[in-house]
Amino acid sequence: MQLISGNRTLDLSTPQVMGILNVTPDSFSDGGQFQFFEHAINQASQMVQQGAAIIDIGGESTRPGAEPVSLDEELSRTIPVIEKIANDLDVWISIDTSKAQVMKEAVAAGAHLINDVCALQEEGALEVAAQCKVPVCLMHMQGAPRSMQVSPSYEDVAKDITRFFMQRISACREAGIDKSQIILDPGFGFGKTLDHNYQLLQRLKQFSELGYPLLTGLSRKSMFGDWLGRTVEQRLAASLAGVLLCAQQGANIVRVHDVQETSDVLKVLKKTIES
Ligand SMILES: Nc1nc2[nH]c(S[C@@H](C(=O)O)c3ccccc3)nc2c(=O)[nH]1
Repeated sequence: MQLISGNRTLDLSTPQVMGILNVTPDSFSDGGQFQFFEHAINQASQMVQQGAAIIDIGGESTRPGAEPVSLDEELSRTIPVIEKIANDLDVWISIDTSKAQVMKEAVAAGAHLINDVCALQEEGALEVAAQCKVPVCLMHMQGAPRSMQVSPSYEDVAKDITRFFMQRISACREAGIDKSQIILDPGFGFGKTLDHNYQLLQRLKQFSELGYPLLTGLSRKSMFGDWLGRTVEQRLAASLAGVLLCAQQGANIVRVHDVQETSDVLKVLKKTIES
């Protein structure tokens, strides 16, 4: 299994690491536009050295209750960073956005993959993604970021998400997006209770057997904080446990903050499988 974007090929026969690069002001305490930009590039470069095959760039925090970010603000945060990384580093770049215009300009600036937590449901997103002809990650979310954690409920969380995937895949196929360009992601923490998240983790293999590359993002999430009583900075061990549980059930891409540690876990898993 592999992903193709332009002249790039990503081998998915072994799990790949997607490093998170948040270019939202709240993710840079030091402030200042220039420092902000330099810091982002340095972080990206470090993640590549540590084993990231993809750098995921997000200009809008999807924190529950977060203020929405304007189109211009999201563009001004992401596009210059994408251009610089595309110019300086040999790595896949994904744009973490739900806005059609941001997708369009990000791909024009050098992004190779669209990562949409809204699975191309926003106005114009499906059409733009089809025109871009790059792989797209369709993530499941129940509700919207501002309200998704109010009272998540499902008949059967795994079945409901699978039904959602089938609906979105049909919409993509009708829009002219090739099956080979679709990646699926159950969206840990997006409209799920603690138990829903762990049920999904337990049954993750079901999703990897749907015939599409599977991306998972558990890194430092509240499913660990709430269960363990740990702050965001204290969730590395749990996040690495999550990486291993996902990789052993067929996840092809793991979206993480801690690239070096995640790379080490995947190398140990690979060595074990090959011994
Ligand atoms: N495909 C894919 N994209 C993603 N973007 C994110 S933002 C998330 C975070 O903790 O990074 C987050 C959630 C809530 C607040 C802040 C940040 N999570 C995913 C994911 O799980 N899958």
